[in-house]
Amino acid sequence: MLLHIPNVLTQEQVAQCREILTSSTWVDGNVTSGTQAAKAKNNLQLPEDSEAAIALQKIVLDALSNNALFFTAALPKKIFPPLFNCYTGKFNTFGNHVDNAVRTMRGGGKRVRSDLSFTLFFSDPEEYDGGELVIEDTFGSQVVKLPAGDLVLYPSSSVHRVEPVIRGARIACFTWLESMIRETDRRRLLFDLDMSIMAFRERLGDDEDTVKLTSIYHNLLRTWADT
Ligand SMILES: O=C(O)CCC(=O)C(=O)O
Ligand SMILES: [Fe+2]
Repeated sequence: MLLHIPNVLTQEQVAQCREILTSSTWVDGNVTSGTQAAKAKNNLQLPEDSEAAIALQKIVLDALSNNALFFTAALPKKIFPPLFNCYTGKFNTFGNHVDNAVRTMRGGGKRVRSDLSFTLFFSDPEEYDGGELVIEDTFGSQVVKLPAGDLVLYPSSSVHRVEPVIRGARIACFTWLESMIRETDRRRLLFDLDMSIMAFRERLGDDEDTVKLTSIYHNLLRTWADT
């Protein structure tokens, strides 16, 4: 499942992040890729432990922790500290690749299994040409280019690429997360059930059946969740 989550960051937060991003020093993006991905990757990244990256990570993670749609879709257990990339000039593309299945956090050696990946856009579509994130889904290729502040969540198991940026610069935040629900189909069922319950609640209020359905949702989550 591919999910577009709008307005993860407000326009004020986007502006604040962009100020930090434009005054930072970027390095070759290959510092974080696996062997196959490194061959395809040609972009820039903020050094992972730079002051700028740490300040930006806090803004992004705080915003995600307040986002109900992100929570119900991802049911996150561990989020790898978000990274920041830029495609521009000759550092302008990332060919077809699949993300590493397991990521080890710096220091401490904590591991994150990548169940889901996301890209959170800092540049608006009008600011650059090209730069589409193309995700090979079970239903064919999905082409993603979103407004600044919006996020796309997609399965880490899918082959994906970023098309060459031929004008301007595409700046984004990206990372991987391990979900409390490892199985994609179970996660999808829980997401659909939760969305339906919310729609019922909106229409009918907390009547007896909505309460019953809510208890079924939580009992399924209790049965399946690995916390
Ligand atoms: O820039 C993006 O949208 C995706 C980046 C990516 O796929 C990666 O770094 O593995
Ligand atoms: Fe990737």
